[in-house]
Amino acid sequence: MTGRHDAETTDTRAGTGGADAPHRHAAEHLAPRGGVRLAGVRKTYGAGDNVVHALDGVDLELPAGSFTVVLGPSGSGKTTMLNVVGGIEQATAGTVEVAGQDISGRSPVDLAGFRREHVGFVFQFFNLVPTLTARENVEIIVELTGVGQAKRAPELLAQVGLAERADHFPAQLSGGQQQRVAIARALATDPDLLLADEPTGALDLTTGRQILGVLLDLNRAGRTVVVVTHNASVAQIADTVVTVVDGKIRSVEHQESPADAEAVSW
Ligand SMILES: Nc1ncnc2c1ncn2[C@@H]1O[C@H](COP(=O)(O)OP(=O)(O)OP(=O)(O)O)[C@@H](O)[C@H]1O
Repeated sequence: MTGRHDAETTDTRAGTGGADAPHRHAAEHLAPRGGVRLAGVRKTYGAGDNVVHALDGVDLELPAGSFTVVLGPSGSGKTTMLNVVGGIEQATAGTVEVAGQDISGRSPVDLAGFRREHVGFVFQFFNLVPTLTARENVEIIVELTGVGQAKRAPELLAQVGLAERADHFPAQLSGGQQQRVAIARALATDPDLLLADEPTGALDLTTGRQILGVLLDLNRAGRTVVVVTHNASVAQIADTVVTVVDGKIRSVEHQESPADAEAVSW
C-alpha cells in the first residue's frame, strides 16, 4: 500500500488550482483510519423470479488510509457495495467491518448511528439544500446528527477552497463549487471514511479533476476514500482499483505510484 497518508510526504500532486484552490495546509493530518473488510458479503433484492443478487459473495479488504476506485459495468453492484460499506444498506449475509467495527446484522437504527459517527457520503448530484447557504448546508448536518461542531463549517469550506463562498446559495455556485460544499458537508461529522458515488459524473473535466484533487487531499490527511465510477480514467489516481462484475469482485489491483488528478481525462 502506498503511503499517501504520510504527513511527512512532500505533496507534489496538487489536483487543484486557481482562486478557489483548497488551502492545503488547512487539512488536518490524521492517523490512517476507516479501513474496510468484507467477507462473504451478499445482498439480495426481491424474491422468487424477481430475485437480484446485487452482491454475490464479496471478499474485499481496503486498509485504513487507502484510496480505492471501484469500476464495473452498469448494474454490477458498485453502488450496492458502497451502500453496504456505508451502512445505508444491510448486507443479506456475510461480514462487514468498517473502521474497526463489525456492522453486519445491525438494525437500521444502529446503522444510522454508525453512519453518523464514521461515514461521509458524496453523491453525483451534490444533494444540497437549495434554500440554505454553503455554510448552512454544512452546519445543518451537525445539527441533524449531533456529531461534529457547527462552528467548524467555515474551516471546512476553506479546506475545499470555498472560504469566499460561504454565504452563497447552491444556485449561485458552479457545479464543482457545489460538489465542494457537498464534500465539506460530508466532513462536518469528521468521518473516518469518505464514500463517493460518481462524484465527478455531473462535472466537466477541469472541474472533475479539481474535485478528485480535493478527495486526494483528504485521503492524504488520513481518511479512507472509496470512489465508485464508470470512468476508468479515474482509476489512475487510486492506490487500489477494484472491478466488480455481476455482484462479484473481478479483480483488485494495487498501484505503487498512482497518478495525480491532472492525469485523469474524459
Ligand atoms: N433497491 C433495489 N431493489 C431491487 N433491485 C435493486 C435495488 N438496488 C439495486 N438493485 C439491483 O441490484 C443490481 C446492482 O445495482 P447497483 O446500483 O449496485 O449497480 P451499479 O454497478 O452501481 O450500477 P450503475 O453503474 O448503473 O449505477 C442491479 O441489478 C440493480 O437493478
